[in-house]
Amino acid sequence: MNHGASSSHRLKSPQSGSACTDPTCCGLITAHHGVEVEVVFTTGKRRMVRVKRSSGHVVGDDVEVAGEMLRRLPRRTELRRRDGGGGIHLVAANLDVLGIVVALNSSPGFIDRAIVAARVAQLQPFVVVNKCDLDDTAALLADLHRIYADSLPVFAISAMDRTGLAPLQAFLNQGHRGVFVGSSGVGKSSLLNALCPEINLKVGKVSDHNGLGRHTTTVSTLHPLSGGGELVDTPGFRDFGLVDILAEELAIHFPGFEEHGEVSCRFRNCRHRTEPGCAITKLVESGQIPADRYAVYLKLLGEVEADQSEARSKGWKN
Ligand SMILES: Nc1nc2c(ncn2[C@@H]2O[C@H](COP(=O)(O)OP(=O)(O)OP(=O)(O)O)[C@@H](O)[C@H]2O)c(=O)[nH]1
Ligand SMILES: [Zn+2]
Repeated sequence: MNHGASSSHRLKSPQSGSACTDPTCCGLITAHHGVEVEVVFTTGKRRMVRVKRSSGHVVGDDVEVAGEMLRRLPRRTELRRRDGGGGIHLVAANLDVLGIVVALNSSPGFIDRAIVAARVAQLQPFVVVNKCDLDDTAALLADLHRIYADSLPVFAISAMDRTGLAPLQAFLNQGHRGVFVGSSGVGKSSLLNALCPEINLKVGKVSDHNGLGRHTTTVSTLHPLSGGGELVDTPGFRDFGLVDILAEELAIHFPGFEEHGEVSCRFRNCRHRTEPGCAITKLVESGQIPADRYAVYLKLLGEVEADQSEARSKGWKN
């Protein structure tokens, strides 16, 4: 199994406002192995640099290297997730796009949560509907098109049959650095294999006691795509609690509500629930916002509020 970035990896110069102009010391972290990271320099050379586990460096970080010292340059974006125990993890730095992979067995509500998380982190979300070789996927695809196609790109593919990949590749080749998120078994590894054949990730290996399958990757790695753009492969990134979002801001990120972002509710901090003079609930009443989408919004709002109050009570930084 090869988790190293391919030898053809040529890096863009750090884009994060670095003052560094020396290509022999400027680089990008392309793999994280826990106690050491791989840095690929602007010259194309690469080397491993030892780091403390708590150093905070992640794949996608632009760095300056002097001996064994790493100086991290400012980040354009950070994608963070909160795990079930309340810990906050940085998934990767300087990502541009978040690919939300879904298939027939995906959990409801997942797509909306991921879209909101991406937008809060200033990443462009897109949806990848996998397993389109299965007949039943057609209905799911039609549904997702109806709900999301006006808000973000929706790609229909079969990672297994390698069909539908060209539009997705063209999108990623625009120079986007992305990562895929999705429930267990939707086909994230299969998709990465289809897009970067040199990775050869193990697919569908059932190794945990739940029989749900477990990602066999142990390090985070940045993989360049032959036509441009990069994909981060990171273990265990299947779902995430929302971080960095206020309940009052949810509606402006919620898919399908964006176009109503200008509507003025009576109260500036309106959560669009039962407040008087709420413009969103009026749009629901008149049918301009579908009732089922409003129901999903309310459910997500409840999650954000619960998260916020739990974070407050435990003293987590939100
Ligand atoms: N029919 C069909 N099956 C697929 C497709 N893509 C993946 N699969 C199958 O779905 C199962 C799960 O695929 P993986 O790629 O391991 O899924 P994953 O999302 O990486 O799963 P985790 O590692 O558990 O998060 C495997 O048995 C694959 O062969 C597809 O396009 N069509
Ligand atoms: Zn309102």
